[in-house]
Amino acid sequence: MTHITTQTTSSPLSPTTLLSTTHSGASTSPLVGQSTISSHDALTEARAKNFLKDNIASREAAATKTKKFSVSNLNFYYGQFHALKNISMDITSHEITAFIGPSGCGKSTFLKTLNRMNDLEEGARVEGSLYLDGLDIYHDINPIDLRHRVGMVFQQPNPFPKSIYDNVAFGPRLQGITKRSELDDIVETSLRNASIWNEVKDRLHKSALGLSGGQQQRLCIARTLATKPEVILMDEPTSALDPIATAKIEELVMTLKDRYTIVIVTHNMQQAARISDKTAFFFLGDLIEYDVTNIMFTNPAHAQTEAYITGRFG
Ligand SMILES: Nc1ncnc2c1ncn2[C@@H]1O[C@H](COP(=O)(O)OP(=O)(O)OP(=O)(O)O)[C@@H](O)[C@H]1O
Repeated sequence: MTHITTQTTSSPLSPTTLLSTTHSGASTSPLVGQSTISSHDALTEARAKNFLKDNIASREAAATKTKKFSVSNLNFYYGQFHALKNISMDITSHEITAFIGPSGCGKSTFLKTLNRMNDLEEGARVEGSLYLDGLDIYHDINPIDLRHRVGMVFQQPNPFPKSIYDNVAFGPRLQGITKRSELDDIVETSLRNASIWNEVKDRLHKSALGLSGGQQQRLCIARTLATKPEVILMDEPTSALDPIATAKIEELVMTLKDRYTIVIVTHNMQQAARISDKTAFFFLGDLIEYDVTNIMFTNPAHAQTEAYITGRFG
């Protein structure tokens, strides 16, 4: 596993190739080994070197930021099945961390260990340590408090069959808030922060099920924000949405990272490249590589990562 603090900059791709690499990681014109370098190529080469330097600087800066989660030697089993193998990684506050990898490699399992959503799975067993702000989530925090601090948004928008208002007020009411003016404030602020207030402000007491898929997903994000979490886990939150609704969620997620720590599972490489600060690549339960996203997508340290991000498997 390549850790952020230990990866070297040696690369299967040249700096020039890095600049000619698309966001999906697909190299459009590999120039490695070219014998004549034109002034245009030299300029490109110089820009690429600066690009790499900037991203290495961002990796070093990241190392000094606050850790939100600290995970060491985490193993997760569903009965006899070893779903996560010796995972160690830190997740940084106020960043977007993307989990990528082929189907069945353990991304969702790992995401759900971060708020103990897996606890109820039959035969589930966890070994190793998982800390949130220095507190052991299996010993120092009760699961209900943990899930208030670490909220979750799922792949399929799942509003309750209630009004828009009641969906957002649901969590705060469970937390004991009953005063109407206080609930009104929370509902409005949460809907505003989820970038959907203007679309629903005149129909707050209508059913949430009448919203479009993209609006329902933003409502679900508002419902999560209403319980004032510190972390938002997102399990493929746009996979059921069209490109326009996806773009709105991506834009929203990027605005949320100032206030929240965000971890997102995605099968969409362009999405990971566009919105995340760091990316972790999983394969068959192993964490193969974890790095600053720009570096991972332009200069992966592992052949498996490169093959995956360039669409050669998975
Ligand atoms: N409740 C369960 N009981 C037994 N095995 C499970 C359970 N949930 C997941 N698994 C297995 O654990 C492995 C990891 O699954 P997980 O859902 O974490 O993968 P993933 O990378 O998120 O996949 P996808 O991208 O398809 O959602 C898979 O082999 C899966 O079949």
